Amino acid sequence: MFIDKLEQRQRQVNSLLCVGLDPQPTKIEALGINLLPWLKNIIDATADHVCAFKPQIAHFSAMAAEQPLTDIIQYIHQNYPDIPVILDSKRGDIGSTAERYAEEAFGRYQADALTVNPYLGGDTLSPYTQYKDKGVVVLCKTSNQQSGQLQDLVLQSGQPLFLQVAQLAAQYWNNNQNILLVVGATYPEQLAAVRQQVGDMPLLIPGIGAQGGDLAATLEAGLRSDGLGLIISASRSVIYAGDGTDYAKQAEMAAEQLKMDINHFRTH
Ligand SMILES: O=C(O)c1cc(=O)[nH]c(=O)n1[C@@H]1O[C@H](COP(=O)(O)O)[C@@H](O)[C@H]1O
Repeated sequence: MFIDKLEQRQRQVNSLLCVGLDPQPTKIEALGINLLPWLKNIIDATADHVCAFKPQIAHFSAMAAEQPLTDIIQYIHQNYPDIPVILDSKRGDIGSTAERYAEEAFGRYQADALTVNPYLGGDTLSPYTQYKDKGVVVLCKTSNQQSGQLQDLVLQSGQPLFLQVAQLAAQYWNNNQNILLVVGATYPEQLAAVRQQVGDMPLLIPGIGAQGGDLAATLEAGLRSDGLGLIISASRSVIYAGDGTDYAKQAEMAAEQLKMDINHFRTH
């Protein structure tokens, strides 16, 4: 089970930090290194501090780097078998196509979890959730500036659309107990409302670091009483912490610092 694997890892290394793998070709070329060795160096440098890695699929497919994506997921499984991999693909399509997206994430890439867009409704999520041992991370309240244009719309029931997503996820879509939700660190108030709606469901929180999310407010709003329940994800602020030959060391230091900052607010 994905959630068991995740929480075991979180306890084992006392970390809620997830490092996002968003390779930008210009930055990597400037270091004079190829993509795969760069990824391995970043992973080796940060692994001790993370509960998960989250490769973002567009950052690979845009440069026709599907093979390095396959290889790096395999590398993580082989060298760090306790660290789950969340493939950030934000898929969303009718059932017959969703089945192929599920095969892409779980078969082709061997990911432990993927991100999906719930806009098409519950029947389009079951092709993913039927993989009982995998995680399905559903977009609920995204971190971007204008996420409220649709997600905050107030429905006839009086509740905003993102909370309807949270309610559906908790009460109707989660038959296999393998759903998680995405809530941006840039919206702590909404995070508190989601936490109230979904009980103990784990939440993936992007938006710390480059997007300026508030770490203290995020933990205050979303942490479960057992000190878990959140996956705090950062990409650029960790993997591009340095732009010189010591880039891996800089990434390691940024990951360790962020892990410690998170733990500071977990215990205070
Ligand atoms: O699903 C996601 O991971 C995601 C959801 C969201 O609401 N906001 C968001 O930024 N993300 C992803 O999280 C990563 C954030 O990257 P940084 O801003 O560099 O930490 C990117 O890969 C985004 O695609």
